[in-house]
Amino acid sequence: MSGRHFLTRRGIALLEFSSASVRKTSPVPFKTFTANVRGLTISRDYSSTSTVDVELTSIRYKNHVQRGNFSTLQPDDVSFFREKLGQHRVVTEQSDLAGYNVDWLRIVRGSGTVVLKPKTTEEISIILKYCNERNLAVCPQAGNTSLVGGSVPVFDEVILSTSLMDSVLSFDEWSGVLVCEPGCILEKLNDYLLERDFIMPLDLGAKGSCQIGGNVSTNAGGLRLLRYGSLHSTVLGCEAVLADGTVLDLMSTMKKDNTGYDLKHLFIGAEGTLGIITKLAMQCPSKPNAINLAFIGLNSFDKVLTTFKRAKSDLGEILSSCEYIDAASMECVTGNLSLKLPIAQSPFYMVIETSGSFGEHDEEKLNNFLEEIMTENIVSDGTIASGSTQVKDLWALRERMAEALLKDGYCYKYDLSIPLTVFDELVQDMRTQLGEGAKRVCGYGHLGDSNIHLNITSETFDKSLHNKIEPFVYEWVAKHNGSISAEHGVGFKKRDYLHYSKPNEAIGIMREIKNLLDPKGILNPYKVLPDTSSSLKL
Ligand SMILES: O=C(O)CC[C@@H](O)C(=O)O
Ligand SMILES: [Zn+2]
Repeated sequence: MSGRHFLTRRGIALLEFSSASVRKTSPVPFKTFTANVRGLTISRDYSSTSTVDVELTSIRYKNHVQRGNFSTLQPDDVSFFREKLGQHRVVTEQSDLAGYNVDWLRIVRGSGTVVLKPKTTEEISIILKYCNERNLAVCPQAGNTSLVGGSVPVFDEVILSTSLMDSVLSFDEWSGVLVCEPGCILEKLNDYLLERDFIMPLDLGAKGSCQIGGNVSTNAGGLRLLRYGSLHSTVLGCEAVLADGTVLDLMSTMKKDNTGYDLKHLFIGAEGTLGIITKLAMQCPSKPNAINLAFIGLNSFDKVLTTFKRAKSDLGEILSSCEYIDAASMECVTGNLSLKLPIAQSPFYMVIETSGSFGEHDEEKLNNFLEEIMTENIVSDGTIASGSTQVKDLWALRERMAEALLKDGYCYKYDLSIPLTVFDELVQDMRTQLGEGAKRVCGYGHLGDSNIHLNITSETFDKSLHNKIEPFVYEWVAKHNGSISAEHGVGFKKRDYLHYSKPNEAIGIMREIKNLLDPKGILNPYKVLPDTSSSLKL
């Protein structure tokens, strides 16, 4: 079969291939189907899944991108990898491959047939040199928590996992400089540092499984950027292996190094398209003696802005996080995860955290602050948490938002930089634009970074809803001189929208840098840079 096909299941038209052949292998409701999309055979077993539509969405994405002119993995390649890494660090079992081929949101699915698990820089260098010569595409993967499909193969790329490179190499208690491998789990690094009275300069909801190499490769922001700065300021040095196997040693552990172009910045946020980070030096802050948290409710977004401004001036240097959550988001996290709201329901909520050296003093400062803004009728209700369990419980209402949203079914995710003053305007405009079409339109995010997370949910992927959201949302952001990706990166899902945030000249220079460092384009192809192979758009 060829041409245009619609497969329906429970009455929903889901699949529209312009050049695909589709075969149903069991009567409706079908259990398995095989599709041939531009020479790529995709087989899916749906016997135990209830998310057939989500899966098909990933294939729909794939239909709009052409496989690069890379070689296909041969048995000899696997033998070479086994010879270098040993039997157990070369994964080829179909059942073991599944988790490496699907992203956290379960939208992008690749069909990689091998996962390599190197333990040293030298092994990565050997692998990349070989893949470059053989013209095999490679998808680097750390904790696989990307929200933009950046860490999974799109086709059959060789998956290179950094998970076994998880050692702390050194920690200097005088300078606070940590040197570690890329596969270290963020939370474990933080626990290691806590024992030495330091912390990681980065904290985010996925800390239990994300790896520092992935954090740096995506320039992850997180919850305390306002206090500790971005990874461009806290990463002091890195070692990276380039596509041809060259090891680039940029491992400064010094804060100051003004010796010309600072090349490490190229790898921070490059999402593995320019090289694979194999070592890192990070500047870590001292552990604060006390953490206090205020959880408050507000009646309008103007009051959210006033409170943020006041928090900065009244709390000063102890302010370590300032987040806002709208009512729709709060309903989602409390409802879907059965979490308890500690205060009365409000149109908006804020989480305000302080980290300082004098517990009592900080608590008093936060108490006075809260009392003042309540007396002035800026805040309608609030509570303060001081003990670590209470602080953790309150943080869960914000940190577990992504998990809660996913429980709605399908989540259209937008991680945007826009001026603070128009945060809620965007959410309202989106609600007007979508009418009754969406299950929820949620706004929350990092006030200190002008970074809103706009999430829209529906039970299943809905093409007409999607078309109402995009390009509307990107045009809205461009009109306000914002960024279409504040902290999640570009990955596979956002690359064709780069022009909304970057001029053509900048994209051209990005391509030249990519060509210089990876002339064959084997490193994480189909990610970050816009697709030039296809005129089809989503
Ligand atoms: O899921 C999201 O939209 C945001 C995820 C993360 O960046 C957060 O701030 O919680
Ligand atoms: Zn975020």
